[in-house]
Amino acid sequence: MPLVTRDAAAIAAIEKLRFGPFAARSGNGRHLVADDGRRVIDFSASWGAASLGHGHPALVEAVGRAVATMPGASLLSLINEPAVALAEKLLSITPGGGDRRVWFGHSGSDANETVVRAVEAATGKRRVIAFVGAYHGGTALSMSVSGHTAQTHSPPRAGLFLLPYPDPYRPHFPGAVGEAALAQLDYLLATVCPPSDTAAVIVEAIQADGGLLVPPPGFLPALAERCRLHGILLVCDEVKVGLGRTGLLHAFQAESLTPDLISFGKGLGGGLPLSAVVGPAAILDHRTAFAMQTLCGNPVSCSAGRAVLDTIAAEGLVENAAARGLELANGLRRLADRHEAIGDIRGRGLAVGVELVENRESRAPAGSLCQAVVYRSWELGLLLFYVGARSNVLEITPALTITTAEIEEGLAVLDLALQDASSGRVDAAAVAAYAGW
Ligand SMILES: Cc1ncc(COP(=O)(O)O)c(/C=N/[C@@H]2CCCCNC2=O)c1O
Repeated sequence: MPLVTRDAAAIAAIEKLRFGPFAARSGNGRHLVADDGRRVIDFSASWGAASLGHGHPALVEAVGRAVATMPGASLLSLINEPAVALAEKLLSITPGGGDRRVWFGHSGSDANETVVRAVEAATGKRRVIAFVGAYHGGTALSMSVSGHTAQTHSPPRAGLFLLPYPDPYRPHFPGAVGEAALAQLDYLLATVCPPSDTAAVIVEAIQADGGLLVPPPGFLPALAERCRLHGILLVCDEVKVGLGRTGLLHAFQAESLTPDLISFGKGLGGGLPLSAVVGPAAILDHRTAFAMQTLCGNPVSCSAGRAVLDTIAAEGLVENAAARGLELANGLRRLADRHEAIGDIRGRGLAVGVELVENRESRAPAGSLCQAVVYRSWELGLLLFYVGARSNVLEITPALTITTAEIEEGLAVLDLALQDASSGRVDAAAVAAYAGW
């Protein structure tokens, strides 16, 4: 029986974000073998989590060794060296002064949940500022400080204020997008969100699920400066765009700022469940037994994380992301010469968004076309998904190990998918069967 059929009968719909009958039997490098045996180039890396691709030898060896020796399965009450070594590594590669600590979890959601709980508990402040369009997680608290349009089923938490994230392609308000957002922040801080009761601002250096939005130069440093002036902690959510993906080790390094706390996830584990928070001891040591999950800091996931960081360094994957990202952007611009539906190409390194529009003057979002492109791409041998407040932004976040040839391979398939989708040669009813987001 096909995997798609078995999935429908066994897996809960509440955890499905499906764009088509996409099912894989195996993976190797940057390719997947679909359930029907087809070879598919993976431009998603499972929403950026498979940072080393599939089956990287370094990961296989590290995880195999760790699971065979297992110094326990939890850091909560038994110290293990892989967790301590990974924490030491994370402290050494993240900017920040003073006495700092590392918390380990399993997902970007629990990392951001822990950040919010810890900054509020340690400072005694009750308010948090985040941005419309941000996806900080799928757990109750991480969701409640998110601003993604796909999460309106869950109300925001008390004390949350959402600002517009600067989107140069779609300005929300008159004037320069960065200044408009900062003016709204100033107004909030001067009125209903007093700094004396505001624990943190949480922000992505590139807003990923909101549509790979890249803020204008100067916005993030200006935001950081306001946080500093007002004594508000600055949290950078690096879960999707961190750890080399943008062609820098940290996405926030594109501008001169040093966050107070940083959350990591997805690519940190290379496909294994692993997240981390790096921040001041004053916050992360404020008490014991505060943010615990049994498998936090388990040696297998932490060994995977160490192998990921070591491989990123040993194979020059930050530099590869920068170089391949330029090739990807140039290739997409060539596609834009042939496809009017491509309204905007943006991002950094291997964190790239392609916004599809009905026409370039109106910039009306082309959500249906985007869904059809993703569906057709799979049929033709390319896996990618879409994001954005209007579900019209193709997200390209391949493994950091991707090669020039594989970039070209994926772009060639995307070209055909755009042609077919734009010409109405995709079965609309088949696409409509998948809700996407
Ligand atoms: C910037 C950022 N921060 C935190 C998260 C939550 O990470 P987890 O899904 O590992 O809990 C995410 C997760 N993003 C979603 C995961 C659900 C499917 C949609 N695509 C994503 O990348 C994220 O992008």
